[in-house]
Amino acid sequence: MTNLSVNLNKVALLRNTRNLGIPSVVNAAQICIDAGASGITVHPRPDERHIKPSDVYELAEMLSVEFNIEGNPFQPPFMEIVRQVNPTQCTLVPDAPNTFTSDCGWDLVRDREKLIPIINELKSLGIRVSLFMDTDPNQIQIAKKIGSDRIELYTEPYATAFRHGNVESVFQQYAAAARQAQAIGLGVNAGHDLNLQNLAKFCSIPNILEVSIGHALIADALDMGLSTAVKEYLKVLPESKI
Ligand SMILES: CC(=O)[C@@H](O)[C@H](O)COP(=O)(O)O
Ligand SMILES: NCC(=O)COP(=O)(O)O
Repeated sequence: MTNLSVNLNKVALLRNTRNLGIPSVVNAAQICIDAGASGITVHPRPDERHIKPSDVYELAEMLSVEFNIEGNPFQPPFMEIVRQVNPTQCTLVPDAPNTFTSDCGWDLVRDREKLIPIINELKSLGIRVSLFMDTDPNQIQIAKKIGSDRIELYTEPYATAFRHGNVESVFQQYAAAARQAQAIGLGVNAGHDLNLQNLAKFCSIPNILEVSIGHALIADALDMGLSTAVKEYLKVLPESKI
């Protein structure tokens, strides 16, 4: 089964607009877990626009499923949080501090040397390492060489092409990237702008291990409730072949 990791950034975003503590990130996580989610994802950004360090620590205390923390390891306090929490997985993302949202994968030709000690430290802590990547085959090759366990394919270009009705050629790029990654021993995750409409096609790519979904799922939850939304996404996900 391709695992669903629910990203709770947008629950925290709404919570932060009043000093009332609602909606609760921890309560939302429990609802997602009770509905069948295999993981929870958070992206504590330096400006704390949504997920705050305190959210990460509170989630770490209660989670009974995989915990995926995303972020740029060169922007404090990301690595400090990770060292304290020791999550299941870290997804390293090359975001600038003030980016509107995550908008590209790593340039490993440029950043490989500075990422190697980070990857080595995370793996020494027993944390699975995933690198947020575009579909470039040369970049994916380097991800393996520098010791990453997985890649997360950045799926916004796929989602945009899907929305515009001309997805096939873009989809084939993702399928080829996944095949290449799997052939060299990288696990393949995926995320960004996945939703109930575009997920089934994307997950027709064999052996996508995990999709992390937040924005669209939380938007769907406003219509149908969080538990139902999680169950609807789970209905779409295929049985993994491995
Ligand atoms: C890395 C990625 O694509 C998303 O997980 C990211 O967390 C989205 O960040 P925002 O929720 O801040 O847009
Ligand atoms: N890594 C992708 C993620 O966690 C959620 O992205 P989105 O569904 O909020 O676009």
